[in-house]
Amino acid sequence: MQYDFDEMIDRENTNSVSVDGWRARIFKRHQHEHFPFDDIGYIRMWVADMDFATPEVVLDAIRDRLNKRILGYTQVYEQKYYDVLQSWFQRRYGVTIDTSKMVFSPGVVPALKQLVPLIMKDDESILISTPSYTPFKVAGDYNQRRVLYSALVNHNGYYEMDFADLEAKIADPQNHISLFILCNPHNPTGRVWSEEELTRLAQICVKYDIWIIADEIHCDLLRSGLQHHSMANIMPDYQKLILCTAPSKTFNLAGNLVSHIFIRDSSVLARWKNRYADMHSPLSVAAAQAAYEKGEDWLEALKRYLDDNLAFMAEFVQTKLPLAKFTKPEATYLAWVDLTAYQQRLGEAEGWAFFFAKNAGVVLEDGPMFVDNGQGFVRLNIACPRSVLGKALERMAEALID
Ligand SMILES: Cc1ncc(COP(=O)(O)O)c(C/N=C2\CONC2=O)c1O
Repeated sequence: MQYDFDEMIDRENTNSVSVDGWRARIFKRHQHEHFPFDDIGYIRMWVADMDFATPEVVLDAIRDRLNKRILGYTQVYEQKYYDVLQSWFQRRYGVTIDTSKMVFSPGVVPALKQLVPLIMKDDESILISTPSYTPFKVAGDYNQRRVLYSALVNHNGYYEMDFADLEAKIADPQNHISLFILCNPHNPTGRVWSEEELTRLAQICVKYDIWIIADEIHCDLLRSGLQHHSMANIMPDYQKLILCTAPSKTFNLAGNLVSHIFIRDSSVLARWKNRYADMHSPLSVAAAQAAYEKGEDWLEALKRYLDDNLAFMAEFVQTKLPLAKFTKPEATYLAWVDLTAYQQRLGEAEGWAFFFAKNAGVVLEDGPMFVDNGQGFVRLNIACPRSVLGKALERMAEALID
């Protein structure tokens, strides 16, 4: 089947965070200022949802559910939902999910905030790899837990965990680290961790008896030919493993607010169920099931389109932004680009995000927005029609080079 990822879809007047939320979220104290591109228009490459239509099979499932005309209180009773989920993860990743250990959350980010107090004492700390998706740090801040960082090592665009540093920090009794939040695949560097890397990390966590929350939300969005290794298979019997996944990144369903959290420890699972609501939108349940049941063909076509967008971007950077360093990510639709060599262009601008919004009309996120270890970088969401990507890159090059 053919899918049109080149289609331009108007997201104005849809209460879209991507369209209407960037001034307040990125440029807080500048949000009421006039920006030079206000009359021309911005190209949005910041928050991680896609400018592609949600798969038609998902939209059809929502329409079908609407046609049942009563949208009452909803929980997931039908075994078909669980069967579809089990089939997806078994077929694609060799993971046998235990749906008796599964709870729903409106998002992985709220789940992180809700899990921390269930598994950590007040004086214990969280360890994250940096650069990091900021909500990993927020999950600690929100719960008044210290958050410590272990910097990923950048080997010319290929990031690796520093296991000596990880172990030293976890082993240090002063740190009281009891939780490591793993991003697998990694946002923003795009790494797909190997079995060896994940096994080494698992050995350290087991050795010091700490919790791991494995956030695998990007697991379906790998470059063609690469394989996701789930922590569920690396640590098949570890009770202190919690796995987070969702259809939201994969099928452009971030607004659907359905995520699946797998909690092996029965006491934590019971406390989650006692504390947190388990009602859902009937439309969201229908959408999530249809995505995993009928969305695979669309996903494989999406992956090919994203592969080609990244190849296009790599070619552009090599020829028109020669001082930039860009390595195609192994996963996600997020391009992590080192612009350090253009630093002198920044002048008075307050970082690259401000510079490109003002001088290129491109809304992106920059390194300091990823907790630490990201200075000089920008992150571009390239899940958009190729014509839009090309226009954004042209504007950025013009702002940098002119
Ligand atoms: C690693 C990771 N976990 C969780 C989420 C969000 O999960 P949710 O709460 O939506 O279920 C994201 C989305 N990443 C985003 C969203 O916008 N910018 C990003 O980098 C993510 O990258």
